[in-house]
Amino acid sequence: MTLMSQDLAARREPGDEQEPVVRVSGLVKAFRRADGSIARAVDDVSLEVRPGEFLVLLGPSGCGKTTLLRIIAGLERADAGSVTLRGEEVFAAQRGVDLPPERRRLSMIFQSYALWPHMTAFDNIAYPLRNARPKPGRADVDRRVRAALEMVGTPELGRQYPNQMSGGQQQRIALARAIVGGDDLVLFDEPLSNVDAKVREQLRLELLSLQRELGFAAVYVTHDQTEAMELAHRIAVMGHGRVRQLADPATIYRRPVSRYVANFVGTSNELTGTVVRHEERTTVLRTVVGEVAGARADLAVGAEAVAVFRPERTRLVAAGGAEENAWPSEVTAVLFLGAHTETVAKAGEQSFRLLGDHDAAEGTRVTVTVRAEDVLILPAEG
Ligand SMILES: Nc1ncnc2c1ncn2[C@@H]1O[C@H](COP(=O)(O)OP(=O)(O)OP(=O)(O)O)[C@@H](O)[C@H]1O
Repeated sequence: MTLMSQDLAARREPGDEQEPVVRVSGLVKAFRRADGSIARAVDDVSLEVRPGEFLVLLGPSGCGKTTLLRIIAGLERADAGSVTLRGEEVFAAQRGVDLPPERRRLSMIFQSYALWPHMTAFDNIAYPLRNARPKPGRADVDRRVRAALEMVGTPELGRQYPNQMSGGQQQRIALARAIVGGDDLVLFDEPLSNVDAKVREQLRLELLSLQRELGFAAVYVTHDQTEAMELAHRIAVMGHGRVRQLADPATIYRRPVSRYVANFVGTSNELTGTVVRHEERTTVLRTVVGEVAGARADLAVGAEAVAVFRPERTRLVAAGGAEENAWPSEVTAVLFLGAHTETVAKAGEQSFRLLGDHDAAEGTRVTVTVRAEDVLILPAEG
């Protein structure tokens, strides 16, 4: 483990006393749509980003992630709430505080990096320095641009134009431009959304290692859950302007707090029903396929609920091979996906998806099962 990653691990401990780089509190932003209706793009959002942390804002189109990012940057003015950067309040709706973007000591990387096509890599990186007030001297600009090129590992690219560089090199130049001023906070607005899947994967890995190495804090907007899982120390899953869950990727995946989060991150099997009883360690629902036992949940008997479980935790057994959660089904599809196979089985109208090698051909009668501890029982709504 490098010093940097040790630091990061330490930072992720709860009870961390370090001053956050970003603290937003009670942010609200409403827009009036063309038809006169009001869209609450950001609806009472509070969160923090710690030094060196990679925070991803994840959610479907229109959930407010870009608006939140732009409020942090100072490109959008919130109706209520405050933004504090490194302990300094840069925006406070009530008190009329609103520092312009250039005084917030952060940089933003947009879709496709937005490098100036008519400028060399060197001039692209020098751009924010040459436009800074006070403007640094020529020798100073030269030294800092070279240092930034060195830092992102491309000292030889100074004289290249963007169209003479690979996607990975462009990303490095965009990052060099973002950090050249010494900012410890970089905001990303879907920088990889216009890149094809294969290259995107590569660029993601590079971005990950550069961010961990250079140690700046990042707030990164995406609607791509794979991207979020791979890059983030923590993910804020957003829906309708609100943060629905904020946690590390494993917790988001294994312990989603709501049906919304469970469905947005990864795929799930779902059985809706009514809570019929609680046992020592389980909660039991009545559903169309019979009783379903899941990890004990704090829900009233009679409440509408949903049992959620992941395809990789769902298994096939011989008839009579499971004591609980055993549903006689028929295999309706076997999809070969390369690294793994997905099997779809149906019990009446209810479909189950299973990941892994199950070795059951289409049309086979099987029993689908899942352990109660691998089943989350969540409220039906939300
Ligand atoms: N300038 C604006 N005028 C009116 N409505 C706006 C404006 N900007 C955003 N909105 C609305 O606010 C909501 C949130 O938009 P935002 O761009 O923040 O979402 P997003 O999650 O970033 O979506 P996407 O991934 O599609 O960019 C949407 O309903 C959008 O239509």
